[in-house]
Amino acid sequence: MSEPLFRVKDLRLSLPDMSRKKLFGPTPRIEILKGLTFDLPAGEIIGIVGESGSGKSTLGRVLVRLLGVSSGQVLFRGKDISRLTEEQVKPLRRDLQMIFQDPMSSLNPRHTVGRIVASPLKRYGFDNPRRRAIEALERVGLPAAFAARYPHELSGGQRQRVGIARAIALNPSFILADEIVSGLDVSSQAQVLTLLQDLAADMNLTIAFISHDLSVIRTVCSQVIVLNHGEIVDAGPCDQVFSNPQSSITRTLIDAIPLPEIDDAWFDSVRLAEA
Ligand SMILES: Nc1ncnc2c1ncn2[C@@H]1O[C@H](COP(=O)(O)OP(=O)(O)OP(=O)(O)O)[C@@H](O)[C@H]1O
Repeated sequence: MSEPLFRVKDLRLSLPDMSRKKLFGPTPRIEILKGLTFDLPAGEIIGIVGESGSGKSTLGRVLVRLLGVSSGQVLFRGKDISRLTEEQVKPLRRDLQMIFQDPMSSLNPRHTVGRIVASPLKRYGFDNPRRRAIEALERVGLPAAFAARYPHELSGGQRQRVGIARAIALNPSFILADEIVSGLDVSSQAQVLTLLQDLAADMNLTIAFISHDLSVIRTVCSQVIVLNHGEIVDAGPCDQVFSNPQSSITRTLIDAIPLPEIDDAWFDSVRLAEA
């Protein structure tokens, strides 16, 4: 097996707890990530799941180096990136991309889709940013003509594709996708999830896919990490974790997965079986 893209060792992170800020003296700190150790294999989609407040987004921000750590190591391609200065992180920024939950607030409403996708390409000095932007739009299933549209003219699913196009145009090796389908209807969700799987396979992309919804994780991810109060309570290949969860937290999340929709066809099949 190839070297994992990320190796995380005993990662701890505490932040000032603003709810307990004092008038004098240091603000007490709250430990948010409590000694996480895991690998992210290259070219796979790894789910990070857990209840609200379990630390999923904080962990994601550490991986894309928006946050440092208090202790431990975050090895990216074998190099510890957890304590780099902002200047030292700069060369990594293109390689570590992020897709946001709410594309309406992450896409500039006054810019065309073409400009939104082309601007980071220009910033990173790519040749032919406009051509590359159009190629990226086509890669996510949006026709070239969409380059002239504005975000408000698109559906939620199309906007999320623009966010994906903006990230993949930079040819990154890692994408953090934080709750990116939770605002979409079921059919747009399915399309975006299929797209992510195709991209991961075609571009050898590693994607950390954060969701509070295990049914979505099960659809799209090969591996899963289950967080609870800043600790890993289950981790491994999805089918293994789903069929043999080690933690009662995971079992509760699995039990919360809704059954497949019972529709008219289901009732018809029951009626036929009973006849
Ligand atoms: N900057 C911060 N300062 C202090 N506490 C924070 C900070 N950021 C997050 N937290 C706390 O850390 C915990 C984990 O937050 P985080 O957003 O990572 O959880 P999450 O699993 O992504 O939750 P959600 O599903 O609701 O987005 C929460 O209790 C949150 O209040």
